[in-house]
Parts: sequence; C-alpha cells; structure tokens
Amino acid sequence: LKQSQILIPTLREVPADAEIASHKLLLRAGMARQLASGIYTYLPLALRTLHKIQAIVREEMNRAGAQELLMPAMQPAELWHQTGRWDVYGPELVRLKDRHDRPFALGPTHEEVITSLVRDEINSYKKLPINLYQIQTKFRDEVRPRFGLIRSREFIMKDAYSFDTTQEGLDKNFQAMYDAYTSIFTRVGLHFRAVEADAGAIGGKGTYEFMALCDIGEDTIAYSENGDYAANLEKAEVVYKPAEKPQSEVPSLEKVHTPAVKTIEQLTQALQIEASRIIKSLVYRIDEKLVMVLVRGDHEINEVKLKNLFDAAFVGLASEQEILAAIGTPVGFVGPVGIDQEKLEIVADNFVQDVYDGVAGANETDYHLLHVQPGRDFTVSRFADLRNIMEGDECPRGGGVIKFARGVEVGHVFKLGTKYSTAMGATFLDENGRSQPMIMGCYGIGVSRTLAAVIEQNNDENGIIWPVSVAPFHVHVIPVNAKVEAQREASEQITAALQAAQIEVLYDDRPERAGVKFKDADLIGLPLRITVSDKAAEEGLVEVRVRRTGETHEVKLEELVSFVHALLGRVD
Ligand SMILES: O=C(C[C@@H]1CCCCN1)Cn1cnc2cc(Cl)c(F)cc2c1=O
Ligand SMILES: [Mg+2]
Repeated sequence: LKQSQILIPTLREVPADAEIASHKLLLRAGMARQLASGIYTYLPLALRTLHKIQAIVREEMNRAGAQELLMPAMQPAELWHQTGRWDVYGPELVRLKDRHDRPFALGPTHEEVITSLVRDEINSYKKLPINLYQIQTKFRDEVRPRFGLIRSREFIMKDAYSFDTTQEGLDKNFQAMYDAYTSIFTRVGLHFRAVEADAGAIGGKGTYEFMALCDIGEDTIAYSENGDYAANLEKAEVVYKPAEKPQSEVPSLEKVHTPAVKTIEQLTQALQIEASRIIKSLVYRIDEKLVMVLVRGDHEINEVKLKNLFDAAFVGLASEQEILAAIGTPVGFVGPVGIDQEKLEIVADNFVQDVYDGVAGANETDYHLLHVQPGRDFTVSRFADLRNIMEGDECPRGGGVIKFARGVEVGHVFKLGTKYSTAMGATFLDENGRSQPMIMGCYGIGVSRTLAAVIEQNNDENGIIWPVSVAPFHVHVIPVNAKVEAQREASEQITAALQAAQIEVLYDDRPERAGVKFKDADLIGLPLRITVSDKAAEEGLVEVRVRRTGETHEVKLEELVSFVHALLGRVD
C-alpha cells in the first residue's frame, strides 16, 4: 500500500493526558484518535492489527470447538431483571430507553443474552455441550477511563460461553479455553502469565486471569520463585502457621496518652515499637452491617478476601460518622478491647492471634492501649486469611518465596456453574428425561486491550516495535529521495515483488525528506525497513534494517524476497 494514500496522521507531540507508552504511541503513530473520554476511533493501521489479533483468536477458538455468532449490543432490561443484575450494577451499566420508552442496556457482557438464546433453542442433552463466542464492542461507563485502550468505555471483547450437562464437561471446556488462550497470547507475542483470580460479582469458582506483564498494569501478581504459582493479589492465599507463644507474662493493660497520633507510622514513632506489634483496627460496612476488622500493623487488609468471607455484595470502609455512632470514637483510636460483639462483630486476620504484648486503639480520643493480649483482652468471632500476601512471604504451594509483578488483565476464564442457567431457566432433559440446569463457563479476551498491551511490551524511545504476527504491515519500503525516478521505480518493483510473495508492504511514496520518513517508520514500528538509495539502480543493492535490533544488511535485489522471508521468521 502507498503511504500517501492511507490515513496515518503521525504526531511529534502527544496530549499531556496520555501517560503511558501505549497510549502515547497509539496517538503519535496515527493509530487511534479519542472521540470522547474513553471512546476511540481505530484508524486504518490499528484496524489492520486488530484484524490480525481477531484472526488468531478465531483460529484458536474454532480449533477448540467453539462456534462464532454475533449478539446485539442492545439488551432488554427484562433479561437483567431475570438474573437480578439490573439493580446490582450502578452507573457503569449504560442504560437507555427505546422510542417506546422501554429500558435497555448497552451490553457490558452477554451472560443474560446468550443464556436466553440457549434456553430457547436447546433443551436436550443430545445437543450439548456447546461453546458459543462472539467478537463485539462492549460498553462499560468506567468512572475514570485512562491509559487509552487499556481502560476505555467502549472496547472490543471476544466473549465465549460454554454449556455442559456435567461438571466434567465444564472442566473439559474450561481446559480447552485455557489452552486456547495460552496459544492466542503466545502467537500474539505477549509476555503473559495465567494467574489464579477471584471470581468477583460474576460468581462461580475456579477462575484464571491472563495477565500481560507490564509495569503500568493495575493488577498485582504474586508469583513464586520456582514459577509454578501465580495469583492475582486479590486472591493469593497467605500461609499461616501459629507462632509459639513467649512464656513471660504480659503486664496488664495500660492506657497511654497519644495525642493526635493516628497512623501506624506515627504510632511506631511515638511508642518506639515495631508495626508488627500494633493491632490495626478498621471498621467496614459489609452489606448492611458494620464489622471491625483487625490486621497486624505491618499488613494490609485484602477487601476481596473480606468480601468472600461474608459472601457480601458490598464491602467498604465505614464513614467517620458511622464509626462515631457505633463506637463513639474517631477512626484513629478504635480498637477491639471493650467492644460488645453483640453490637459490633470483630473479625481478624490469622496473624493477629500471635501479636504479643501489642498496642491497639483505646476507643477513646487521643488514647491507645499497651500490653494488649489477644484472647486475654479481647476475642474475635473469626480468624481468617484476610490480608494481602507480601513479597518475601512463603508460597502457599511450597514454591519458595513470593515475588510481585504488575500486569494488565487481557483474558479471564470462569467456571460459572448454574448461576445463570437456574436464574433464567436454561435447562436440558437428561437421559432419564429429567430437567437439569445447564452447567456454564464464560471466557473473555480484551481484544482492543491486547492491542495496547502488545504496544506496551514492544516499544522503545523511537516508537512501536511490532511482533511480525500482528504488525499492520511486514515491511516498510522507503526511497531516500522520492524525487529520483530510479529510486521510485526500484521501490515500486521491490514492493510488487514482495507483495507477490504474500509479504505485506507499506511503501512510503510521500514527497518528504528522508529524515521525516525514517522517523515515521521508527514510530509506526514495522518489523523490517528497506531503504532504497541510488545504490539500488547503480549496484543492485538495498539496505534491510530490523526495527527491533537495529541490525542492517546490504542485500542484492535478486535475493531480496527470500532474504526478507527468512528474516521475518527470526526477528521477534
Ligand atoms: O464480564 C464479566 C464476566 C465475564 C468476563 C468474560 C466474558 C463474559 N463475562 C464480569 N463483569 C465485569 N464487568 C461488568 C460491568 C457491568 Cl456494567 C456489568 F453490567 C456486568 C459486568 C460483568 O459481568
Ligand atoms: Mg480482574
């Protein structure tokens, strides 16, 4: 294709609000333009790459036995009432009224739609299992869209839904999807890890997130040194072994005046103690009730684990007012000692039970308590794994020591079970003619997010460095001086010869100075660049340059096609 005829509006500068590499480069390389906050146009170069990613997704999904369909974006509210989700989601769910004033949602996901379709079209075990997928634009009105295509309000997702008659069938489909995702992200060229994840509001158990490893990722991954354990921090289990109690007696409680000492940091300074001896007490609202949650001063509460402990729909810190009403003390001085658990339940992370001669809020403004002994001075309704795992903790699978990495979630596979099929009456008649709910799984890939993640992992100070498998084109052909007829002719012949060999060429035929064309080529980041100078006509030689490594080769014209073919096979 001739670059003068394809819309690639490259930029030297980017808007200040583009913080991360992929967001900057999508704009600078002329691949995307923002229409509104979190809403983007994919320009021709981006669309070519999106099509390649989607082609890889389709190949692997079809190979795994899934079949493609395409569902509507407009979803009747009625379906969301059947599953009770219309009232679960807030402003993130884009809602609208049609001309008859009937309520609809713009689909953020399609469990309701696909389950209603399968309910109406399949009712015999003979027609199961089935795995249906689509590649479609999703709508989620994120409160803070950011990072370009990484967190947008309209995005392209591949979402698949499997329906089985048995748990074993679901396990088989789940594994097939897990393997397909591994192939997809490998072929796309991403460095990724499948991590154990929390099922969240969607429910079900046994869910993995596929994380593209990159420092701007919002998710924290806890993984073991020997590499076989990896989990989203939300989920990572913490190994707890009871510590043996020191023998010496702990003196009786002592109140200490700690004026305006509220944070753990201030407390360790004021009392000259380790944070691990502080019992941090936080009051949470968990659905309709308040709960005091205790964790050691050097640990962090994991709100997903807390939510799962109570199987709650909502978990959040109680407000200052709620705490004053419940305990009569401001938030920096609350503690477990003297709390009536009939009024305020107390739960604690496992490690709190080994705090020895500890410090806690005295439930009195500007006062803390010294020599606090769990069991002697307070009891809790439950000890549980409620804290975030930390780097250096022991791997729960015996894999050595835990380390952290950051990642962007590009895929998510869930075992849903019968949550949706029961809610919507998607049942099948089994061999004995008995009606059973179908057993479901659901599987998502963020296609537009994958595009951004590939750029995030493949760039340098000059621009993008495309893996061959998803590059918008394979080769950039650039005449040094477009005014020289011989260079134009050679460039066109080279372009034709390469295209005849199924190599995709972007021929920069623009009347620009060489420097501008080379800068744009580095920005756009095709895997190879062929520079055509007077040497082409005079000596039959052109320069081939590898974008990723900068290596260059002088190649004879007659060997060019086979040389380029071979090079494309080894430049990633
Ligand atoms: O989407 C899933 C689960 C899987 C992921 C893979 C493909 C199929 N769905 C979870 N989820 C995330 N954000 C949502 C946002 C809104 Cl506004 C909503 F109404 C529903 C959901 C929602 O259900
Ligand atoms: Mg997640």
